[in-house]
Amino acid sequence: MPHQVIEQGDGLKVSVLGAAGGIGQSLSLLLKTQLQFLLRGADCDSKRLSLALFDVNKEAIDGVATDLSHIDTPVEVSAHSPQSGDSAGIGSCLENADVVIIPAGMPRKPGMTRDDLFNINAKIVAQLTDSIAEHCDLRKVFVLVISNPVNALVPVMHHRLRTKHQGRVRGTGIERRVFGVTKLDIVRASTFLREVVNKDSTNTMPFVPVIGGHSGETIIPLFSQNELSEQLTKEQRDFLVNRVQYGGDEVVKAKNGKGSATLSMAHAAFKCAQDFINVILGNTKEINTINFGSLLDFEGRPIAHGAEKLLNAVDNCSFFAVPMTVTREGVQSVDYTIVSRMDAAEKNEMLPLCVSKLKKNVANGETFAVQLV
Ligand SMILES: NC(=O)C1=CN([C@@H]2O[C@H](COP(=O)(O)OP(=O)(O)OC[C@H]3O[C@@H](n4cnc5c(N)ncnc54)[C@H](O)[C@@H]3O)[C@@H](O)[C@H]2O)C=CC1
Ligand SMILES: O=C([O-])CC(=O)C(=O)O
Repeated sequence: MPHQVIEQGDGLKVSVLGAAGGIGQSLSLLLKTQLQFLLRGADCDSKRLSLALFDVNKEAIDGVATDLSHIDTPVEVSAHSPQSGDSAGIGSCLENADVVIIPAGMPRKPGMTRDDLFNINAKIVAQLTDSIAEHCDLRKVFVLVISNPVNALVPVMHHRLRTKHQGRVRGTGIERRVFGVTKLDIVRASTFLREVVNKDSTNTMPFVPVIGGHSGETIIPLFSQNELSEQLTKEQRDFLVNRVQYGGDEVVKAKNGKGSATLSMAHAAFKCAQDFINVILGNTKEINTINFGSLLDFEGRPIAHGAEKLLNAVDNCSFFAVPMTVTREGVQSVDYTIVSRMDAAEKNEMLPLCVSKLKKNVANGETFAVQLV
């Protein structure tokens, strides 16, 4: 495993691409109000915190950034758009970023699947990938992709970095720091489980790992891993699995043409980003987190400890959301034992279905990335 020591900088910069949208605005609000609470000890006074907001909609992003900048926290806010010229374009948004979060792209309308978003959002993500390759320090940045379909767009980014930008990415280990955000599935699984069992007896939220991908049957909520699910009947358990797998549709339907999940997603993305920020700030040496990422590095070797065994268990599906240990350098190990801890239905029914669908999504992403110049 290549090892590089990344020096801690004198500040923390988070860049949000697509920050004027439904998720982007709510997420930026959470970052603006909460970032300083992640500082510890001497860092509280010495570290500079900045939030760089980019969107293709200049008017909207200027308004959002000005509005946020009035909030009484020490987080500096800047607005960036293609129309703002080089001094406030995407380059200055991404320059020296520690974390780049991407909610740029079209959301679903009723009747659409996430795959229907692929053509338009893949072009957006490919374009943003080029900007990241050009402007970010690829030896340190973490990239978190929210835009849908996550299952295919993370492979698009991975493939484009590996092929179009091979000169820049070589030796940086960036592939160990590019992830799709599937945290909302975990947030939903906990919420929905608590609604069914013991709701009134505790305020503690149950934790349910969710692995696989982020769309329908590629989402595998592992209720077997939470002891509360012993209280569930088979019907209740099947209902919960389906509700997590199609939680996105529930919101799309309720919003009735006005988009998909934004507030719950912003919450989930903030929770996800917070883990990475804790590692970047040195509050902890490593985090245990579940993200959608590549199991192979740019040379085609298993990306981290445990990846080879996981690849064997998932029919060589090269991208998978799985519990992983991440340090400042990126993913260090993936927990392949999660598969052996599944119960019979999860392992024999849900996993094969997930893997066959996920492999098609990944292949779509890679085919698109090959065709796009
Ligand atoms: N990973 C997940 O769990 C979830 C993912 N999503 C996805 O997140 C994406 C965003 O959703 P919303 O915020 O609701 O959409 P939205 O339409 O409210 O916001 C999208 C923003 O992206 C901007 N944008 C478009 N092209 C851009 C580009 N090339 N560069 C920068 N900005 C660009 C738009 O101007 C807009 O402000 C959708 O693809 C949606 O499906 C939504 C919920 C959950
Ligand atoms: O369903 C959608 O289109 C948005 C999404 O990914 C989710 O809410 O999980």
